[in-house]
Amino acid sequence: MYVGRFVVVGPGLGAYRVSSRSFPNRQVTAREDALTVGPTPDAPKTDNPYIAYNCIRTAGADDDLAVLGNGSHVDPIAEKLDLGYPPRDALVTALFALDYEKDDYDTPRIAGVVSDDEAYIGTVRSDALRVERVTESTLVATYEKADPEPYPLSAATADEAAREVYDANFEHTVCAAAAEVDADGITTAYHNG
Ligand SMILES: NC(=O)c1ncn([C@@H]2O[C@H](COP(=O)(O)O)[C@@H](O)[C@H]2O)c1NC=O
Repeated sequence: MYVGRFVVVGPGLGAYRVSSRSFPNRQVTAREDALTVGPTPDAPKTDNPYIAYNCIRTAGADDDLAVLGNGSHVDPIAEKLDLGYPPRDALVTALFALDYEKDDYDTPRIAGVVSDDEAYIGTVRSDALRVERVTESTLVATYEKADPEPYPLSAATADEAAREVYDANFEHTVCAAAAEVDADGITTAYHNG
């Protein structure tokens, strides 16, 4: 099954995978306070505005929240959290403002916010805006699995989670990233295959 990009979040652990039919030549790279998805050096040139972005950012006044998502909305979600917005409100505000992607597929924007003991998941599609708190590990994808559904992870660490979603049985895997949040802060990891 091809589900496109997907986010998995639960209290303390979140992961994100890029699956892509159209732009497979991409990778995750680490920057200060962010993991970024972008083209590999040998990727064909494109003017598609939706394929390079921060997919994970550290946020919150105490840098104790991780934001995950499939596009440029990750940045305003993180900025609202930095201002003290509750996760639900930061997700609703940014997803509603940017709305679904204006591409050939009306691709949804998906996102999650993870703290050490809570998680929120959200999606904005052409027909809906959904944001909810989840108590168990939950997945939302751009295609086919466009409503949040339970998705248990075996992983306990960011490293394991990035590897686990990279290996998940959905087509066209490209790269993956993850964030673990505990009382000591946030640990991120990525896997480019
Ligand atoms: N976030 C991403 O990595 C991403 N990759 C591709 N897209 C969008 O989704 C469209 C379909 O891409 P694909 O055939 O790879 O699933 C692309 O034309 C692009 O507009 C993306 N936008 C949202 O998921």
